[in-house]
Amino acid sequence: MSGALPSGTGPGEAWDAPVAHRPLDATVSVPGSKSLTNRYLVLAALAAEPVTVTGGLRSRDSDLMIGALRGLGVEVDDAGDEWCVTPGPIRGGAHVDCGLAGTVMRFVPPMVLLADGPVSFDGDEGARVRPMGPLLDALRLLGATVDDDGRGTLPFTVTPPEEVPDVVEVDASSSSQFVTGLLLTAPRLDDGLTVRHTGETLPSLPHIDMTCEALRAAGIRVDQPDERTWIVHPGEIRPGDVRVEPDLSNAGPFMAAALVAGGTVRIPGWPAVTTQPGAYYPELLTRMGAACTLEGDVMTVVGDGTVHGIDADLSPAGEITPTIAALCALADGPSRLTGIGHLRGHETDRLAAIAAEVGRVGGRCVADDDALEFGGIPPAGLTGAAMETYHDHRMATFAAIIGLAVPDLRVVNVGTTAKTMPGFPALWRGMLGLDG
Ligand SMILES: O=C(O)C1=C[C@@H](OP(=O)(O)O)[C@@H](O)[C@H](O)C1
Ligand SMILES: C=C(OP(=O)(O)O)C(=O)O
Repeated sequence: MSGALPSGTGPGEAWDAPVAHRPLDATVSVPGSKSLTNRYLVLAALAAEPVTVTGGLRSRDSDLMIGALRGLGVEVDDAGDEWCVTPGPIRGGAHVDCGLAGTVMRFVPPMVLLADGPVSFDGDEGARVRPMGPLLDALRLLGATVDDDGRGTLPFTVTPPEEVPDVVEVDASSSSQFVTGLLLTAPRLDDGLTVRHTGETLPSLPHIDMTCEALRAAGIRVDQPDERTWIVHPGEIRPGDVRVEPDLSNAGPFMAAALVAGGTVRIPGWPAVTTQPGAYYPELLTRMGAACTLEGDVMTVVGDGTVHGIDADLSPAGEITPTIAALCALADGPSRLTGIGHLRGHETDRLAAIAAEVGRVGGRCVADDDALEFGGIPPAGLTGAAMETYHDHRMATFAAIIGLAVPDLRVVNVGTTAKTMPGFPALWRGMLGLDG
């Protein structure tokens, strides 16, 4: 049993996903952005002065980042709501646990270029199959010694070089995080760094823009002479005191709920301008049948219980695919989601997982190399089942969305949402007016 955990939320248990019996009328405050929290933590660790981070996400991924930075000799006081990060020389000799966090396994290894000794990295079993090779090759081009026994994955050890060149090529077609990781450390290299992407495709471009914007806001000059080259000039990183935006990707399942259940869901704290991929939700959800309006900083989503199918290229916003996919499974017509081949290297092979789980509840979804095709909801509706989550927080929220419309649906290991949203089960039930 799970001790103090609410029923069905312990490891290996199945949580009863609540059905929406009436239209929603809910305001949901989602926690801070994972991507911004972990970028600000890295930049603060490399900064020229202490940095205060307000509204930082408390979750497994940010705890892992804080643990990694402490191992490298950075002081992080995260006891209160305002975290204080005091940078220091980057120390070698550490072991970094990446868990399943892409941001930790891709943002921290380039920091070792600045360290005074080797640093080893490992993570969850699922992390050992996530793409790392192109970033490790880039670190080798930058003079580091990387011992990965030829696997191109975790676990590996990075030993810093004597000198670091000022140009590097990387194939980031399997993850934009390779580029981001290199850019974040770049201002601290003697001559800065020019990063050139060599691959044919580049997913999640807004996440690279997020990195450039965070660097510029910290006083660093970043030029982008063409769409596959970034030039980071050397300089002192001074982020000032930063405030983290709410995580718009994690707002997505709550916004999607308004379409499935009908009614209104409000998300306060919505930024007027943002590089988060969740910024794509209002347009996508409108095309799927919702009305989305931003008044002040409140995003309001109104639905009437119908969901339309969609044809969408999600390459810039792959992270929001599972949420859109849940809506596609419930839609009144077919859908096609493209530009998402790299999701096979996310927390799990998300294309395979989505196709399998839609099939498990009686829907039709086929995955090919780069896309998902959905048949829409079958005439007899979907059937409740215990949906697997594959250690993937977004597969858990995907199942919960479907559960709003499908009785007797359970979510195996809903606790996996702790990767980026530990309070998910209670927030979800709260949206429905149910006790946590
Ligand atoms: O830089 C980031 O914070 C992220 C970039 C994206 O990675 P990929 O480019 O690997 O999809 C995204 O999917 C991930 O959730 C977060
Ligand atoms: C792909 C994701 O995470 P990560 O940062 O671990 O890559 C995600 O959160 O959807």
